[in-house]
Amino acid sequence: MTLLSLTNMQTNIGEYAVLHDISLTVPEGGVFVLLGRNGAGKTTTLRSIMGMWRPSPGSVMFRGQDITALHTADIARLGIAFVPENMGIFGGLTVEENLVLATAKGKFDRDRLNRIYRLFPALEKFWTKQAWSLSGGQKQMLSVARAIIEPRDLILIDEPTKGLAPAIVDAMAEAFREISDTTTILLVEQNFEFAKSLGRDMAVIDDGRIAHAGSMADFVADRALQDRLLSLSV
Ligand SMILES: Nc1ncnc2c1ncn2[C@@H]1O[C@H](COP(=O)(O)OP(=O)(O)OP(=O)(O)O)[C@@H](O)[C@H]1O
Repeated sequence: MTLLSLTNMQTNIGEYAVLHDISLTVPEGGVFVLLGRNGAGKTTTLRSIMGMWRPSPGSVMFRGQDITALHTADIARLGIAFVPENMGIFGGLTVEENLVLATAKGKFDRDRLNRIYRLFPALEKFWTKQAWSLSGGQKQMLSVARAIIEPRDLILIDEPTKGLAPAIVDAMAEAFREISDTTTILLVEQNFEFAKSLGRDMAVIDDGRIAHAGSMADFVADRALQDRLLSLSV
């Protein structure tokens, strides 16, 4: 079943058309990976889904509802969370306070909190520590935890492995696999090794356009296509 669909989406930033005619269908369940070189338009796509940029023309449909013109807070209320590249956490607040702020009513659902402790044990360990004092990987875990502290149907995650040590990247992959059992993940990544271990469906954005969309298995098998769409030398 289709969870999210983008149709002929054009997003302008200032006078520049950054996205051109983006159409994409994200099915419910699992991890959908959005790949592409630096500056291709991946973050702009996520921000356009969240109502942080307004596509025009074009539409964003979520569970069959047109959300193109909704405000970001209303889009979030429908069950979509965004984990931005800068993580969006509050450095001066503790792990607990960061998570409380991400709840709808200011209190935790015990089962969800226990699940977060299981996924990211460091967060329980450093529960009373201020977020600025966490390692890069722990900050990223906190950022993802904030997105799933309430039930969500879809989380948009922007380059979560950037700058992280390989062991942390493996732990993150494990956590994403578990999260994607219950919540669809739309993942923007430059780390192809990480992305290919997780994605079932994928698309590549190049110069603001969808250059390819299909199954991850087919893309992984096609080295020439990978070189053409992802290599830095092209
Ligand atoms: N706020 C902005 N003002 C002006 N131009 C912007 C802005 N945000 C993005 N752009 C431009 O839009 C294009 C796409 O940027 P975007 O951040 O979506 O790319 P990306 O694929 O996420 O790249 P990266 O992997 O480097 O984050 C780039 O040319 C970028 O310079």
